[in-house]
Amino acid sequence: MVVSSAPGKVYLFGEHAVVYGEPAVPCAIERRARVTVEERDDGALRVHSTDLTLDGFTVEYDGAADASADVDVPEALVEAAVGYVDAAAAQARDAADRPDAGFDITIESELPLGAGLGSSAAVVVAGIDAATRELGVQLSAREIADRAYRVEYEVQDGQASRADTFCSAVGGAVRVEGDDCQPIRDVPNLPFVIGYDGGAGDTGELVAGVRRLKEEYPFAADTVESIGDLVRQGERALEAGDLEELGRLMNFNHGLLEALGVSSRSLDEMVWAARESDALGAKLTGAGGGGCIVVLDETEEARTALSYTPGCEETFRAELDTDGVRVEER
Ligand SMILES: Nc1ncnc2c1ncn2[C@@H]1O[C@H](COP(=O)(O)OP(=O)(O)O)[C@@H](O)[C@H]1O
Ligand SMILES: C[C@@](O)(CCOP(=O)(O)O)CC(=O)O
Ligand SMILES: [Mg+2]
Repeated sequence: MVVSSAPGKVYLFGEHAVVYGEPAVPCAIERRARVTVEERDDGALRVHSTDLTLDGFTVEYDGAADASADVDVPEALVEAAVGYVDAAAAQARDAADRPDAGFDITIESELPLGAGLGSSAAVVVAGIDAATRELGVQLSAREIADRAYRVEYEVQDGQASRADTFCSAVGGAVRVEGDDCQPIRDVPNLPFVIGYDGGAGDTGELVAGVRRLKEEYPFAADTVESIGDLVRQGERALEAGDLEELGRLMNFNHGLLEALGVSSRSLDEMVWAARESDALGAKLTGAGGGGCIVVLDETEEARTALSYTPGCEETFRAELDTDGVRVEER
């Protein structure tokens, strides 16, 4: 048996545009998915998730088509979850050259699903690490990131960047531009506050929406390029440790994402509550549509303001996690 964990992330800048080759800066946060993997003799895959928004579920099957849950969780949710886990198991079998290996997989996660904190990447990265180790193979963090990217690419219908999976695999703040993935060294202390509206967005659909907008309107394509320019400016602010400039650019980035149609009323309400509390900056994180915003605030003001914001269900501080994927037990 092997237990591995991997962190979630927030986007300081650059989600969505990163799918089209612009740079992005995601930062790993100290909230993790833990995946326990034990090899089975019969070649089957059994997935048990304790945190799937509702009551958790267990599913046992020999192929995705037979997937059925043993508890009352919406079929679509189970299918979505099994899609990532199934593809992660396939990557592990491929890496270990054990095409017939079966697994018992248990997922425990501190990351809300579909909320922009990269739960899918964390589950897939930790899952590939645990499953390959269980088969006696040890991959580097970069190899795990690469295989996890292939999973996201497949499950998200060919629309994914390397940002979430690379960040979750190596930890810390990273820079991703196309296939080029680099850790960012000497990051200043970033006082992140998260606001969560209790909802979720469909990553695949939101990415497809931006693609359509971009194809239809040249100025939407320009907006995507502007996000790239903003990210490059943001990298200079990060290097200089200029938190005020980072905050201003986060506000700008939120506006551009809003223009691309991926914000929502509750995300906007949380962003405005944070801004009015004099936070340095605030933006949605991840695919959008619902879920989380990330705020830069050294004081407790933004958290207080968010706790009084009707659309906000939960707020917490998130420390940068300098650790990526790691083994917890074996
Ligand atoms: N605890 C979990 N158990 C099983 N699957 C999970 C878990 N957490 C996340 N997932 C998978 O990740 C998907 C959410 O990923 P995504 O839409 O990319 O949003 P995000 O990565 O922002 O959380 C879920 O639909 C599910 O398939
Ligand atoms: C919208 C996007 O840029 C980030 C999605 O992040 P999340 O899965 O919502 O945490 C998609 C991607 O980079 O693959
Ligand atoms: Mg995701």
